[in-house]
Amino acid sequence: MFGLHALVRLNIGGNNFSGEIPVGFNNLTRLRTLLLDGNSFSGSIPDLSSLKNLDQFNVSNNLLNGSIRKGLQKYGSIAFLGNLLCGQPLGKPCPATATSAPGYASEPANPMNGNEPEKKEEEKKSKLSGGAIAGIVIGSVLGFLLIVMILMILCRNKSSKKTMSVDISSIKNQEMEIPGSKSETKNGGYGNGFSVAAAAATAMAGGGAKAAENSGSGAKKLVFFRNATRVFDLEDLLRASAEVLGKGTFGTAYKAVLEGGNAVAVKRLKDVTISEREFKEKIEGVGAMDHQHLVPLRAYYFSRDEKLLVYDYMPMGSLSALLHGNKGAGRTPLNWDIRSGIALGAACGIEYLHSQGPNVSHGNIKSSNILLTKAYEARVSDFGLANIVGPSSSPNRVLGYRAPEVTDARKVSQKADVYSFGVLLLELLTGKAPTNSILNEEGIDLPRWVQSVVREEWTSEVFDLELLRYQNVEEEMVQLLQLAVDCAVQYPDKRPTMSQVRNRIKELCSSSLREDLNAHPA
Ligand SMILES: Nc1ncnc2c1ncn2[C@@H]1O[C@H](COP(=O)(O)OP(=O)(O)OP(=O)(O)O)[C@@H](O)[C@H]1O
Repeated sequence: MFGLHALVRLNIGGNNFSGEIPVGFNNLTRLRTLLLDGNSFSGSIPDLSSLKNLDQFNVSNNLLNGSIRKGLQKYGSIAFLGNLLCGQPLGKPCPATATSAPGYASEPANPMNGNEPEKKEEEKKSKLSGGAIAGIVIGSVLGFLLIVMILMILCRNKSSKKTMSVDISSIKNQEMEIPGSKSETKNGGYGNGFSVAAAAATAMAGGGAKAAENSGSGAKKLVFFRNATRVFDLEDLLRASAEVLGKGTFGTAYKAVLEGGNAVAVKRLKDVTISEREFKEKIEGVGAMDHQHLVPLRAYYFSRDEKLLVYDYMPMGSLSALLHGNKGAGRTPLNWDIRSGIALGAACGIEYLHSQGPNVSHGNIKSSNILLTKAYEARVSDFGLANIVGPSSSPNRVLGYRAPEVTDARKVSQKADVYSFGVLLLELLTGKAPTNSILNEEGIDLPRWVQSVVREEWTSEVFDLELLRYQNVEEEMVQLLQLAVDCAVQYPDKRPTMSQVRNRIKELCSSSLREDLNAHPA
């Protein structure tokens, strides 16, 4: 057939021809019509550029694929429909590899064998696209691994920052009050025995992780009291740098500096054996206590593994640290005004607690629970915890303050509080820590010691040397000593009430103020 050089019209449409369209059609150079539609021709359409006179061309409804050569596009889309062809005039974009294939843009090397190089190009293309796909996959995997590595390095840096020792001096300069807090701002820089225990800070971070796990469900959150603005959340707390303040009866206390510089004190309770409902009921009672001489409990967190209490951070630390912490050269002498002011503030705080009901008592009054603002105002802390935390531990230092009738730490009374407060007053006046104080191993049974000295009429021997410098207030000092002794009597019924105690301290503070004014008139 390909020898019929004069052939002008060839219509073999609607047959069963199969295989590739032969390039031999190029021999029929006078052909004006070539209709191959409705067959089973497959593969790509060969280059038919030798058919210069071709007016009519149709290959529709075959099994052809690939793109349509530029020279054939003029025959319109009808000529190509019903195939897997792409490109113009079908308006179907070809995959990048197919359209840009050079074989479809240039002439074949051998016109009689025109589709051979195209095939090779096709193979090359498919090999290339396979390589490209592999490249993309490997590239993506490497990219992903790189991102994971960067994230891991960042996380490790962050967590190591959290567990690293904290530069206290830098923190101290940043200390700020939580909005709404009644505590004083800015630290006066008193060295009260803070030790940055990296290990304990790690424990905080570890416990925090557990807490975060629990909160992961979204069920557990910090619960804030009263109208306290939610200025931070558990996540902020866990991100904060933590510093151990000390271990107490109820757990370990930490100072946590939140992003932005606000500091809070966080107490991790141990030995909480009561149910969540009971805990919430009790802690909400504690959170409702509102007095200028109490350390406000701002929030709590309860989960199976972790119970946290969040308090305002008191920048000057505790009375215990102030009295016994720094005996060296840099010590701030504690004059009568400071000591009597602390006694009055603490008495007011405890009296407020007692005014909440006959069964409401503190249960753990001692100098490490009297915290101080920058102006040395007293704030009573740790109230209401005695009946929340289990009885498992009673450090020896508590025993020095405990009334003789108290055998179960949870069964405390207001009269037992008065006894403890009496011991605290003796501590303020003598500068001596009661029995087995951890801060001062030379601790003594203060009430017995004071009574014995007073009995021998060596009253002035009792007082802290720092106080003896203020001779003009000796009378008030003796009155306060007498009040302390009255509070610390053996029989509960003989002890005064907290409001009587508060009134007596108030009176003697006023009289010392009057004496002061008389001695130094304005
Ligand atoms: N809100 C706070 N601000 C500043 N320091 C605090 C705060 N709360 C506690 N501290 C300090 O942290 C340390 C540990 O306190 P914590 O109350 O856990 O134990 P404690 O007072 O020694 O004993 P206890 O648990 O029997 O009361 C103490 O030195 C205490 O003064």
